[in-house]
Amino acid sequence: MLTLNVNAKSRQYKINIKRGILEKLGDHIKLLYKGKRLLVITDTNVSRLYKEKIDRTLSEYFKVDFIEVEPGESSKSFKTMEICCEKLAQLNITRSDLIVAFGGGVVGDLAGFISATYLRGVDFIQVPTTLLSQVDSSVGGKVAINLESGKNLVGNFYQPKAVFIDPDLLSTLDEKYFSDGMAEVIKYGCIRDEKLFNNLKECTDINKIIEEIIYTCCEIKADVVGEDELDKGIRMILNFGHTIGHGIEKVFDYKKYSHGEAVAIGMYVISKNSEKLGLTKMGTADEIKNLLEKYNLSYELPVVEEKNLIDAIKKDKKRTGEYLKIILLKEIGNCYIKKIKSDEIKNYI
Ligand SMILES: NC(=O)c1ccc[n+]([C@@H]2O[C@H](COP(=O)([O-])OP(=O)(O)OC[C@H]3O[C@@H](n4cnc5c(N)ncnc54)[C@H](O)[C@@H]3O)[C@@H](O)[C@H]2O)c1
Ligand SMILES: O=C(O)C(=O)C[C@@H](O)[C@H](O)[C@H](O)COP(=O)(O)O
Ligand SMILES: [Zn+2]
Repeated sequence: MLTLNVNAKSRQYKINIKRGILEKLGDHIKLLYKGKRLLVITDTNVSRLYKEKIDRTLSEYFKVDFIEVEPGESSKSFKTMEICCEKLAQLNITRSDLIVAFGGGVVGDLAGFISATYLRGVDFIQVPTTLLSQVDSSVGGKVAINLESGKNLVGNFYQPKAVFIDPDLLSTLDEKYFSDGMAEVIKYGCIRDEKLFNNLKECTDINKIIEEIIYTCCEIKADVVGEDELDKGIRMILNFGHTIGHGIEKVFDYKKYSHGEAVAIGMYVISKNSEKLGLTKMGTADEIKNLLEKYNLSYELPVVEEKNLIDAIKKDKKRTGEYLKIILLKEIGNCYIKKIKSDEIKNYI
């Protein structure tokens, strides 16, 4: 088993990475939770594939209930949250029970936000099932739902009690969603780890090194979150590619571009333009482009009304008053935070 510690100010917890860990999840949870009831929040796809397996191991020790939401970004909504919370109430879930977020980033963000707010806080654990959620969203406690006005605009920082990562679950994931996860993996290489970036360039079979990749990404994220849980400083670097990416997701109503696809475009576009402005080493954007292509990700900004995109970008949480903080690369593996007047964002898209 590979383990990492997340030393966030509000809570310290472990990330556990092991092939097949799902089959023994009950044993692991038993060690860190003394209660009797578990409430698993998942989506219908994950449930169809894995409900029997997770139910078997959890039911050895606990009374288990399930709530299934529709798959997809539209479930990160007040509507779905309300339906789930009503079900929690009907099931008499109390503060001493434990919620299990079992799914991709959508389930993790939604179930995490429910955990943070239902009864003003119920403990939860993350059992991520997509590459994106295993390398990124299950760690660090950003939990949220979307508004029509923008991405993740209602949420909290609420750390899980533990994270259990089973890379075997990726065997059933569509290639498209694997690529989404690769966008965030490439992000870590860009902002912090040239060696990771080069490994991704050179490797001929990513599946063979996926555990190591998950570990490396979680290590970077744990390190950053340990330093700045509340996103006031260094944590903003995890948002590389997201200022434009979140804008793209919103402008297309969260329907056309998935999170990973939008972040991929955001990383390339901001780097290409910061090169032109002399703020990034020449050739960096092309390096990103080549890697995105290798992992089946597009990089060109789609045709979009510029004003709509800029309006969406201005909803970024890194905005304060008239200023916006953006993340730029000096070169691969080395990034920095730049404060600009928010209108200047047009120079970067
Ligand atoms: N909180 C954070 O720090 C953070 C970080 C990155 C992304 N996010 C959020 O994560 C979300 C995207 O997450 P995602 O890419 O995991 O998408 P997702 O949760 O929508 O999952 C993608 C698809 O894969 C299916 N799926 C999940 N696990 C599967 C498995 N093992 N086998 C087969 N199918 C499976 C799902 O049903 C869904 O259809 C976005 O909302 C994004 O904003 C949050
Ligand atoms: O954990 C973080 O911090 C991140 O920025 C990770 C991102 O990959 C993730 O998409 C996050 O949800 C974006 O957060 P937001 O604050 O821009 O909504
Ligand atoms: Zn992201």
